[in-house]
Amino acid sequence: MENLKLLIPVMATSIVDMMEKWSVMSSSGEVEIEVSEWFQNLTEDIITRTAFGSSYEDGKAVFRLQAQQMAFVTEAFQKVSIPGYRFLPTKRNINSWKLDKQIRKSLMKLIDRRVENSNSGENVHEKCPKDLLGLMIQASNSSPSSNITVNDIVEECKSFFFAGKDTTSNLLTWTTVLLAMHPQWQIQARDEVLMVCGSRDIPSKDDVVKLKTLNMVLNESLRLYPPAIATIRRSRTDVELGGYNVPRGTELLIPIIAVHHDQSIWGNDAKEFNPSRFAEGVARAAKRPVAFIPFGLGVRTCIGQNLALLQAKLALAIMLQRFSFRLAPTYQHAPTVLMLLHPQYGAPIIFQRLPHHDQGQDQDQDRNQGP
Ligand code: HEM
Repeated sequence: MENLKLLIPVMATSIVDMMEKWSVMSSSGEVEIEVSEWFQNLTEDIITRTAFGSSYEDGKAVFRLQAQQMAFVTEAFQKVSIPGYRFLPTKRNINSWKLDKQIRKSLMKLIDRRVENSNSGENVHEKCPKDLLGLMIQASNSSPSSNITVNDIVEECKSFFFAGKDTTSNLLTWTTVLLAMHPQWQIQARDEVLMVCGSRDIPSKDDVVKLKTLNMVLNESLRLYPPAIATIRRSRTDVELGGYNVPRGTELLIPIIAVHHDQSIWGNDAKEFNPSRFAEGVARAAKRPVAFIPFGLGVRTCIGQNLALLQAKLALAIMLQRFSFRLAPTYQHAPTVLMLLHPQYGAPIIFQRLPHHDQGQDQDQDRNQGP
Protein backbone atom coordinates (compact mmCIF):
# COMPACT_ATOMS: atom_id res chain seq x y z
CA MET A 1 0.00 0.00 0.00
CA GLU A 2 2.89 2.37 0.80
CA ASN A 3 4.30 1.79 -2.67
CA LEU A 4 0.85 2.42 -4.12
CA LYS A 5 0.60 5.76 -2.36
CA LEU A 6 3.81 6.86 -4.07
CA LEU A 7 1.78 6.56 -7.26
CA ILE A 8 -0.61 9.36 -6.24
CA PRO A 9 1.28 12.07 -8.19
CA VAL A 10 1.46 9.75 -11.20
CA MET A 11 -2.29 9.14 -11.12
CA ALA A 12 -3.07 12.80 -10.39
CA THR A 13 -1.25 13.87 -13.57
CA SER A 14 -3.63 11.85 -15.74
CA ILE A 15 -6.70 12.93 -13.72
CA VAL A 16 -5.86 16.64 -13.72
CA ASP A 17 -5.15 16.48 -17.47
CA MET A 18 -8.67 15.15 -18.02
CA MET A 19 -10.23 17.76 -15.73
CA GLU A 20 -8.40 20.58 -17.55
CA LYS A 21 -9.94 19.35 -20.81
CA TRP A 22 -13.40 19.31 -19.21
CA SER A 23 -12.82 22.84 -17.91
CA VAL A 24 -12.04 24.10 -21.40
CA MET A 25 -15.10 22.27 -22.77
CA SER A 26 -17.31 23.88 -20.13
CA SER A 27 -15.93 27.40 -20.59
CA SER A 28 -19.42 28.71 -21.33
CA GLY A 29 -20.68 27.36 -17.96
CA GLU A 30 -21.66 23.76 -18.46
CA VAL A 31 -21.11 20.84 -20.77
CA GLU A 32 -22.56 17.38 -21.40
CA ILE A 33 -19.96 14.62 -21.20
CA GLU A 34 -20.35 10.90 -21.87
CA VAL A 35 -18.22 9.89 -18.90
CA SER A 36 -17.77 6.17 -19.54
CA GLU A 37 -15.55 6.79 -22.60
CA TRP A 38 -13.44 9.37 -20.77
CA PHE A 39 -13.00 7.09 -17.75
CA GLN A 40 -11.86 4.25 -20.02
CA ASN A 41 -9.10 6.45 -21.44
CA LEU A 42 -8.19 7.62 -17.95
CA THR A 43 -7.86 4.13 -16.46
CA GLU A 44 -5.94 2.95 -19.51
CA ASP A 45 -3.48 5.79 -19.05
CA ILE A 46 -3.10 5.12 -15.31
CA ILE A 47 -2.72 1.36 -15.65
CA THR A 48 -0.06 1.91 -18.33
CA ARG A 49 1.91 4.26 -16.07
CA THR A 50 1.49 1.88 -13.12
CA ALA A 51 2.52 -1.22 -15.01
CA PHE A 52 5.31 0.22 -17.12
CA GLY A 53 6.46 3.43 -15.40
CA SER A 54 9.58 4.60 -17.19
CA SER A 55 8.71 2.49 -20.26
CA TYR A 56 5.36 4.33 -20.57
CA GLU A 57 5.50 5.04 -24.32
CA ASP A 58 6.44 1.47 -25.27
CA GLY A 59 3.90 0.10 -22.80
CA LYS A 60 1.18 2.33 -24.23
CA ALA A 61 1.79 0.90 -27.71
CA VAL A 62 1.47 -2.65 -26.35
CA PHE A 63 -1.71 -1.86 -24.44
CA ARG A 64 -3.21 -0.25 -27.58
CA LEU A 65 -2.77 -3.62 -29.27
CA GLN A 66 -4.33 -5.32 -26.29
CA ALA A 67 -7.32 -3.00 -26.41
CA GLN A 68 -7.89 -4.18 -30.01
CA GLN A 69 -7.60 -7.76 -28.77
CA MET A 70 -10.21 -7.04 -26.08
CA ALA A 71 -12.54 -5.64 -28.75
CA PHE A 72 -12.31 -9.00 -30.56
CA VAL A 73 -13.08 -10.86 -27.33
CA THR A 74 -16.07 -8.62 -26.60
CA GLU A 75 -17.37 -9.12 -30.15
CA ALA A 76 -17.04 -12.90 -29.81
CA PHE A 77 -18.77 -12.74 -26.42
CA GLN A 78 -21.85 -11.20 -28.07
CA LYS A 79 -22.17 -14.08 -30.55
CA VAL A 80 -23.50 -17.59 -29.96
CA SER A 81 -20.56 -19.75 -28.91
CA ILE A 82 -19.94 -22.81 -31.14
CA PRO A 83 -17.58 -25.36 -29.54
CA GLY A 84 -14.21 -25.45 -31.32
CA TYR A 85 -14.97 -22.34 -33.42
CA ARG A 86 -12.12 -20.39 -31.85
CA PHE A 87 -9.61 -22.84 -33.38
CA LEU A 88 -10.85 -22.33 -36.97
CA PRO A 89 -8.84 -19.98 -39.23
CA THR A 90 -11.62 -17.43 -39.67
CA LYS A 91 -10.68 -13.83 -40.53
CA ARG A 92 -11.34 -12.68 -36.96
CA ASN A 93 -9.39 -15.55 -35.41
CA ILE A 94 -6.41 -14.98 -37.73
CA ASN A 95 -6.36 -11.28 -36.86
CA SER A 96 -6.61 -12.11 -33.17
CA TRP A 97 -3.74 -14.66 -33.35
CA LYS A 98 -1.59 -12.11 -35.23
CA LEU A 99 -2.31 -9.50 -32.57
CA ASP A 100 -1.41 -11.94 -29.81
CA LYS A 101 1.95 -12.66 -31.47
CA GLN A 102 2.64 -8.95 -31.89
CA ILE A 103 1.76 -8.22 -28.23
CA ARG A 104 4.01 -11.01 -26.99
CA LYS A 105 6.92 -9.90 -29.20
CA SER A 106 6.67 -6.23 -28.15
CA LEU A 107 6.43 -7.17 -24.47
CA MET A 108 9.44 -9.50 -24.71
CA LYS A 109 11.47 -6.68 -26.31
CA LEU A 110 10.39 -4.22 -23.63
CA ILE A 111 11.25 -6.66 -20.83
CA ASP A 112 14.67 -7.44 -22.30
CA ARG A 113 15.47 -3.74 -22.46
CA ARG A 114 14.40 -3.23 -18.84
CA VAL A 115 16.44 -6.24 -17.66
CA GLU A 116 19.51 -4.75 -19.39
CA ASN A 117 18.85 -1.37 -17.75
CA SER A 118 18.37 -2.88 -14.30
CA ASN A 119 21.57 -4.89 -14.67
CA SER A 120 23.47 -1.74 -15.63
CA GLY A 121 21.94 0.13 -12.65
CA GLU A 122 19.97 2.68 -14.73
CA ASN A 123 16.66 4.12 -13.56
CA VAL A 124 17.24 3.34 -9.91
CA HIS A 125 15.91 6.20 -7.81
CA GLU A 126 15.28 6.10 -4.12
CA LYS A 127 11.60 6.65 -3.25
CA CYS A 128 10.66 6.33 -6.89
CA PRO A 129 7.40 4.39 -7.25
CA LYS A 130 8.23 0.95 -8.49
CA ASP A 131 6.18 -0.11 -11.48
CA LEU A 132 4.77 -3.61 -11.82
CA LEU A 133 7.24 -4.56 -14.52
CA GLY A 134 10.21 -3.48 -12.39
CA LEU A 135 8.87 -5.40 -9.37
CA MET A 136 8.42 -8.56 -11.40
CA ILE A 137 11.88 -8.31 -12.99
CA GLN A 138 13.33 -7.76 -9.50
CA ALA A 139 11.44 -10.82 -8.17
CA SER A 140 12.61 -12.99 -11.06
CA ASN A 141 16.23 -11.91 -10.46
CA SER A 142 16.04 -12.08 -6.67
CA SER A 143 17.32 -15.62 -6.30
CA PRO A 144 18.72 -18.24 -8.62
CA SER A 145 15.88 -20.55 -7.57
CA SER A 146 13.19 -18.02 -8.55
CA ASN A 147 10.92 -19.74 -11.03
CA ILE A 148 9.32 -16.60 -12.53
CA THR A 149 9.97 -16.75 -16.28
CA VAL A 150 9.79 -13.99 -18.90
CA ASN A 151 6.72 -15.77 -20.16
CA ASP A 152 5.08 -15.40 -16.72
CA ILE A 153 5.90 -11.68 -16.74
CA VAL A 154 4.34 -11.27 -20.19
CA GLU A 155 1.16 -13.03 -19.04
CA GLU A 156 0.97 -10.96 -15.83
CA CYS A 157 1.30 -7.70 -17.80
CA LYS A 158 -1.53 -8.79 -20.07
CA SER A 159 -3.87 -9.80 -17.25
CA PHE A 160 -3.12 -6.57 -15.36
CA PHE A 161 -4.47 -4.61 -18.29
CA PHE A 162 -7.38 -6.96 -18.94
CA ALA A 163 -8.45 -7.14 -15.27
CA GLY A 164 -7.75 -3.56 -14.25
CA LYS A 165 -8.85 -1.18 -16.98
CA ASP A 166 -12.57 -1.62 -17.63
CA THR A 167 -13.38 -2.70 -14.06
CA THR A 168 -12.04 0.54 -12.60
CA SER A 169 -13.58 2.72 -15.32
CA ASN A 170 -16.97 1.06 -14.69
CA LEU A 171 -16.64 1.80 -10.98
CA LEU A 172 -15.96 5.47 -11.78
CA THR A 173 -18.87 5.61 -14.24
CA TRP A 174 -21.46 4.08 -11.87
CA THR A 175 -20.30 6.20 -8.94
CA THR A 176 -20.56 9.39 -11.02
CA VAL A 177 -24.05 8.36 -12.17
CA LEU A 178 -25.12 7.66 -8.57
CA LEU A 179 -23.74 10.98 -7.30
CA ALA A 180 -25.55 12.73 -10.17
CA MET A 181 -28.80 10.96 -9.19
CA HIS A 182 -28.41 11.76 -5.49
CA PRO A 183 -27.37 15.42 -5.17
CA GLN A 184 -27.50 15.36 -1.35
CA TRP A 185 -24.74 12.72 -1.30
CA GLN A 186 -22.81 14.67 -3.92
CA ILE A 187 -22.91 17.77 -1.71
CA GLN A 188 -21.90 15.79 1.39
CA ALA A 189 -18.99 14.14 -0.44
CA ARG A 190 -17.84 17.50 -1.87
CA ASP A 191 -18.07 19.26 1.52
CA GLU A 192 -15.83 16.58 2.98
CA VAL A 193 -13.29 16.87 0.15
CA LEU A 194 -13.21 20.67 0.50
CA MET A 195 -12.80 20.40 4.28
CA VAL A 196 -10.01 17.80 4.07
CA CYS A 197 -7.98 19.14 1.15
CA GLY A 198 -9.41 22.50 0.14
CA SER A 199 -10.67 23.44 -3.30
CA ARG A 200 -7.46 23.13 -5.26
CA ASP A 201 -4.90 20.85 -3.65
CA ILE A 202 -4.43 17.35 -4.98
CA PRO A 203 -5.45 15.02 -2.11
CA SER A 204 -2.35 13.66 -0.38
CA LYS A 205 -1.99 10.07 0.84
CA ASP A 206 -3.05 11.22 4.33
CA ASP A 207 -6.07 13.08 2.91
CA VAL A 208 -7.31 10.07 0.97
CA VAL A 209 -7.83 7.99 4.12
CA LYS A 210 -9.89 10.81 5.68
CA LEU A 211 -12.48 10.79 2.88
CA LYS A 212 -15.02 8.65 4.76
CA THR A 213 -18.13 9.76 2.86
CA LEU A 214 -16.49 9.07 -0.48
CA ASN A 215 -15.46 5.66 0.82
CA MET A 216 -19.05 4.87 1.83
CA VAL A 217 -20.35 6.09 -1.55
CA LEU A 218 -17.82 3.93 -3.42
CA ASN A 219 -18.75 0.87 -1.36
CA GLU A 220 -22.44 1.42 -2.01
CA SER A 221 -21.71 1.85 -5.73
CA LEU A 222 -19.71 -1.43 -5.73
CA ARG A 223 -22.58 -3.12 -3.90
CA LEU A 224 -25.34 -2.00 -6.28
CA TYR A 225 -23.31 -2.11 -9.52
CA PRO A 226 -20.38 -4.50 -9.02
CA PRO A 227 -18.35 -4.26 -12.27
CA ALA A 228 -17.60 -8.01 -12.09
CA ILE A 229 -21.02 -9.56 -11.51
CA ALA A 230 -19.79 -13.08 -10.71
CA THR A 231 -16.75 -15.20 -10.08
CA ILE A 232 -16.11 -18.95 -10.36
CA ARG A 233 -14.58 -21.67 -8.18
CA ARG A 234 -13.94 -25.33 -8.96
CA SER A 235 -14.16 -27.82 -6.08
CA ARG A 236 -10.89 -29.71 -5.57
CA THR A 237 -12.50 -32.53 -3.62
CA ASP A 238 -16.00 -33.87 -2.94
CA VAL A 239 -17.48 -31.43 -0.48
CA GLU A 240 -20.73 -30.73 1.34
CA LEU A 241 -21.78 -27.12 0.99
CA GLY A 242 -24.92 -25.66 2.57
CA GLY A 243 -26.52 -29.12 2.66
CA TYR A 244 -25.61 -29.98 -0.95
CA ASN A 245 -23.09 -32.61 -2.03
CA VAL A 246 -20.72 -31.03 -4.53
CA PRO A 247 -18.61 -33.58 -6.45
CA ARG A 248 -14.91 -32.90 -7.13
CA GLY A 249 -14.33 -30.81 -10.27
CA THR A 250 -17.73 -29.05 -10.16
CA GLU A 251 -17.67 -25.42 -11.25
CA LEU A 252 -19.57 -23.13 -8.91
CA LEU A 253 -20.69 -19.69 -9.98
CA ILE A 254 -20.69 -17.14 -7.17
CA PRO A 255 -23.28 -14.54 -8.23
CA ILE A 256 -21.75 -11.40 -6.67
CA ILE A 257 -24.53 -9.11 -7.91
CA ALA A 258 -27.31 -11.39 -6.57
CA VAL A 259 -25.62 -11.60 -3.13
CA HIS A 260 -25.33 -7.79 -3.08
CA HIS A 261 -29.05 -7.34 -3.83
CA ASP A 262 -30.37 -10.02 -1.45
CA GLN A 263 -32.95 -8.51 0.92
CA SER A 264 -32.47 -11.29 3.47
CA ILE A 265 -28.86 -10.11 3.85
CA TRP A 266 -29.11 -6.33 3.27
CA GLY A 267 -32.61 -5.57 4.54
CA ASN A 268 -35.69 -4.15 2.81
CA ASP A 269 -33.79 -1.25 1.29
CA ALA A 270 -31.35 -3.62 -0.50
CA LYS A 271 -32.27 -2.14 -3.90
CA GLU A 272 -31.83 1.47 -2.74
CA PHE A 273 -28.75 3.68 -2.73
CA ASN A 274 -27.93 4.19 0.92
CA PRO A 275 -24.20 4.72 1.60
CA SER A 276 -24.95 5.15 5.34
CA ARG A 277 -25.19 1.38 5.64
CA PHE A 278 -21.37 1.41 5.44
CA ALA A 279 -20.97 4.00 8.23
CA GLU A 280 -19.73 1.36 10.70
CA GLY A 281 -17.46 -0.31 8.16
CA VAL A 282 -17.89 -3.10 5.63
CA ALA A 283 -18.19 -5.98 8.12
CA ARG A 284 -21.18 -4.33 9.87
CA ALA A 285 -23.03 -3.18 6.75
CA ALA A 286 -25.02 -6.39 6.30
CA LYS A 287 -26.42 -9.20 8.41
CA ARG A 288 -23.48 -11.38 7.35
CA PRO A 289 -19.88 -10.14 7.46
CA VAL A 290 -18.88 -11.56 4.06
CA ALA A 291 -21.88 -10.33 2.11
CA PHE A 292 -19.87 -7.60 0.36
CA ILE A 293 -17.65 -9.27 -2.24
CA PRO A 294 -17.08 -6.89 -5.22
CA PHE A 295 -13.43 -8.01 -5.39
CA GLY A 296 -14.15 -11.69 -4.79
CA LEU A 297 -12.98 -13.55 -1.70
CA GLY A 298 -10.35 -15.87 -0.28
CA VAL A 299 -6.89 -16.54 -1.67
CA ARG A 300 -7.81 -15.58 -5.24
CA THR A 301 -9.27 -12.23 -4.26
CA CYS A 302 -8.54 -9.29 -6.60
CA ILE A 303 -4.91 -8.20 -6.33
CA GLY A 304 -5.70 -4.77 -7.77
CA GLN A 305 -8.38 -3.65 -5.32
CA ASN A 306 -6.25 -1.14 -3.42
CA LEU A 307 -5.00 0.35 -6.66
CA ALA A 308 -8.57 0.58 -8.04
CA LEU A 309 -9.96 2.20 -4.89
CA LEU A 310 -7.10 4.68 -4.59
CA GLN A 311 -7.51 5.67 -8.22
CA ALA A 312 -11.30 6.02 -7.89
CA LYS A 313 -11.07 8.12 -4.70
CA LEU A 314 -8.50 10.42 -6.20
CA ALA A 315 -10.40 10.91 -9.47
CA LEU A 316 -13.75 11.54 -7.73
CA ALA A 317 -12.24 13.89 -5.13
CA ILE A 318 -10.58 16.02 -7.84
CA MET A 319 -13.81 15.98 -9.88
CA LEU A 320 -15.88 17.08 -6.86
CA GLN A 321 -13.44 19.94 -6.17
CA ARG A 322 -13.97 21.34 -9.64
CA PHE A 323 -17.49 20.48 -10.84
CA SER A 324 -21.05 19.92 -9.77
CA PHE A 325 -22.92 17.51 -11.99
CA ARG A 326 -26.34 16.05 -12.82
CA LEU A 327 -27.77 13.46 -15.20
CA ALA A 328 -28.30 14.64 -18.78
CA PRO A 329 -31.93 14.44 -19.95
CA THR A 330 -30.82 11.83 -22.50
CA TYR A 331 -29.52 9.45 -19.80
CA GLN A 332 -31.32 6.10 -19.83
CA HIS A 333 -30.78 3.84 -16.84
CA ALA A 334 -29.99 0.45 -18.39
CA PRO A 335 -27.31 -1.54 -16.57
CA THR A 336 -26.33 -4.39 -18.84
CA VAL A 337 -23.74 -7.16 -18.80
CA LEU A 338 -21.18 -7.35 -21.57
CA MET A 339 -18.47 -9.25 -19.74
CA LEU A 340 -18.73 -6.49 -17.10
CA LEU A 341 -21.70 -4.50 -15.82
CA HIS A 342 -21.90 -1.28 -17.82
CA PRO A 343 -24.49 1.32 -18.87
CA GLN A 344 -26.00 0.11 -22.16
CA TYR A 345 -26.64 3.62 -23.55
CA GLY A 346 -23.59 5.26 -22.01
CA ALA A 347 -23.57 7.78 -19.17
CA PRO A 348 -24.16 11.35 -20.37
CA ILE A 349 -23.68 13.76 -17.45
CA ILE A 350 -23.91 17.56 -17.36
CA PHE A 351 -20.93 19.18 -15.64
CA GLN A 352 -20.91 22.72 -14.30
CA ARG A 353 -17.69 24.38 -13.21
CA LEU A 354 -17.67 25.47 -9.59
CA PRO A 355 -17.04 29.18 -9.02
CA HIS A 356 -14.62 28.69 -6.09
CA HIS A 357 -12.34 26.67 -8.33
CA ASP A 358 -12.44 29.25 -11.13
CA GLN A 359 -11.66 32.03 -8.63
CA GLY A 360 -8.61 30.08 -7.48
CA GLN A 361 -7.55 29.71 -11.09
CA ASP A 362 -8.01 33.43 -11.76
CA GLN A 363 -5.92 34.27 -8.70
CA ASP A 364 -3.22 31.86 -9.90
CA GLN A 365 -3.26 33.44 -13.34
CA ASP A 366 -3.05 36.94 -11.79
CA ARG A 367 -0.08 35.79 -9.73
CA ASN A 368 1.60 34.22 -12.76
CA GLN A 369 1.00 37.23 -14.98
CA GLY A 370 2.12 39.75 -12.40
CA PRO A 371 0.65 43.30 -12.02
C1 HEM B 1 -13.19 -1.73 -9.41
C2 HEM B 1 -12.18 -2.42 -9.89
C3 HEM B 1 -12.05 -3.92 -9.83
C4 HEM B 1 -12.98 -4.89 -9.54
C5 HEM B 1 -14.46 -4.69 -9.21
C6 HEM B 1 -12.30 -6.17 -9.61
C7 HEM B 1 -12.91 -7.39 -9.36
C8 HEM B 1 -12.25 -8.59 -9.37
C9 HEM B 1 -12.86 -9.87 -9.05
C10 HEM B 1 -14.32 -10.08 -8.65
C11 HEM B 1 -11.90 -10.81 -9.17
C12 HEM B 1 -12.08 -12.33 -8.92
C13 HEM B 1 -11.69 -12.61 -7.47
C14 HEM B 1 -12.14 -13.97 -6.96
O1 HEM B 1 -12.49 -14.83 -7.76
O2 HEM B 1 -12.16 -14.15 -5.73
C15 HEM B 1 -10.68 -10.16 -9.57
C16 HEM B 1 -9.47 -10.80 -9.80
C17 HEM B 1 -8.34 -10.16 -10.25
N1 HEM B 1 -8.16 -8.82 -10.42
FE1 HEM B 1 -9.54 -7.38 -10.10
N2 HEM B 1 -10.99 -5.96 -9.95
C18 HEM B 1 -10.78 -4.60 -10.09
C19 HEM B 1 -9.60 -3.96 -10.39
C20 HEM B 1 -8.41 -4.58 -10.67
C21 HEM B 1 -7.18 -3.93 -11.00
C22 HEM B 1 -6.98 -2.41 -11.04
C23 HEM B 1 -6.26 -4.90 -11.25
C24 HEM B 1 -4.81 -4.80 -11.62
C25 HEM B 1 -4.19 -3.74 -11.84
C26 HEM B 1 -6.91 -6.17 -11.05
C27 HEM B 1 -6.29 -7.39 -11.19
C28 HEM B 1 -6.89 -8.61 -10.89
C29 HEM B 1 -6.21 -9.90 -11.04
C30 HEM B 1 -4.78 -10.11 -11.56
C31 HEM B 1 -7.11 -10.87 -10.61
C32 HEM B 1 -6.89 -12.39 -10.55
C33 HEM B 1 -6.40 -12.75 -9.15
C34 HEM B 1 -6.14 -14.25 -9.00
O3 HEM B 1 -6.73 -15.05 -9.73
O4 HEM B 1 -5.34 -14.62 -8.12
N3 HEM B 1 -8.22 -5.94 -10.70
N4 HEM B 1 -10.91 -8.80 -9.68
